[in-house]
Amino acid sequence: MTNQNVVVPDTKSGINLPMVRLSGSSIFPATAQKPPTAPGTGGGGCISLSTKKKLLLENLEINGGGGGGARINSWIDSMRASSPTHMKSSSQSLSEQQQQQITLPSAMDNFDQIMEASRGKQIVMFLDYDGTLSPIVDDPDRAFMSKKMRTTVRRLARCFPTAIVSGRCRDKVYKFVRLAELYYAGSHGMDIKGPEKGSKYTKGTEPVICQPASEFLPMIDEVFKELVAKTKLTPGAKVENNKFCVSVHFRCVEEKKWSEVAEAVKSVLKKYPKLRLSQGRKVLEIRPTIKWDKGKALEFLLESLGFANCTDVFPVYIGDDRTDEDAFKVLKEREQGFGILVSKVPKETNASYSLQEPTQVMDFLQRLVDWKKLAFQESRM
Ligand SMILES: O=P(O)(O)OC[C@H]1O[C@H](O[C@H]2O[C@H](CO)[C@@H](O)[C@H](O)[C@H]2O)[C@H](O)[C@@H](O)[C@@H]1O
Repeated sequence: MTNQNVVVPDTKSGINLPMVRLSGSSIFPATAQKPPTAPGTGGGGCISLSTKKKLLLENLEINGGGGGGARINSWIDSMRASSPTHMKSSSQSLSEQQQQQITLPSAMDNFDQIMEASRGKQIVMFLDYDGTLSPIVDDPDRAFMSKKMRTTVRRLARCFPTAIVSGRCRDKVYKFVRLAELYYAGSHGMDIKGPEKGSKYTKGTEPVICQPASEFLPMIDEVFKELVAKTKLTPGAKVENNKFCVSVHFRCVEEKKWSEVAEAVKSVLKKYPKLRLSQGRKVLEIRPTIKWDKGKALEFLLESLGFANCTDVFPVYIGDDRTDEDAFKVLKEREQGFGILVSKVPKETNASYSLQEPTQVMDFLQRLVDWKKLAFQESRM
């Protein structure tokens, strides 16, 4: 098998780090995507990378089989790049990086325009969890969403079919959200389940279930244990079992010890060519090489809801992470609905609009609810 371990650097920092295509079969597409045109702006929401950055990213290729110090340094660079406090550690200055990016139009400021585009169509809502519904915190086990946010999401789900799509294990994200009426796609979409007792949007009584990576369960379990053992002497390192993937957090690890985390992950990946690496917000994530991601989960859910080949559906996906780009891209390709990126800084993205932070996401969701109620009242007049 050709090497399939891939670094998918996150862009939380505002630095545009794309997914990397490796030799042989590629799991994720490379970044050579056409810059999207942001609705109503006439301008792009996404711009291409500088050659310099591309070269840096090519160096991030990880083959799991050696590479020594130079490769680990690439890992560390990539880990630094996912930290806003280290934006200047890349080969470009912050201003240079920002000059290359275009700020997306605000979903709040363009609310009417979005609603106009959805006219006559069924809105379906897809929400990422961490960084979208809950603020980013040091301890992943304490990433609670506010009561107010829960109430808003509950109201939203009464108006539109709503799914939570998260990198977390589905059970865990359910414990945070605690709304039985939603669809949940955990493990970056590899573990999907519909509402227990069906919902007004589904016909059957049996919940929708999809676990395309089930054969990887024993392997992921093994990898989780190995990573716990390998990182136990690194203060602050935390390994999270997300069922079909594993997260190795370094948010609370001193920067000079990041190489220990990278080495641990690298040495484990080397043994498992059927697993690959992606990178999020101060987290290294190990997942199966199957061609399944949040974009596929979105398509699966649309199909489950009976909208597979419909033109009158309007999916809205809100997310903040590099892994959410797979879903944004699907929407762009389908030319249906919009992706909304949660970010305070400009980033390379396939989303069409942006919201700044989870509190603004909440305001946007509430506005959608109010809009729906008004539209309903007007239809009865
Ligand atoms: O797809 P998401 O719902 O956004 O999940 C992505 C990862 O989110 C969590 O980690 C991130 O949030 C933590 C809590 O705020 C933070 O401490 C961490 O640094 C972030 O990377 C979650 O713990 C991961 O398992 C998810 O994959």
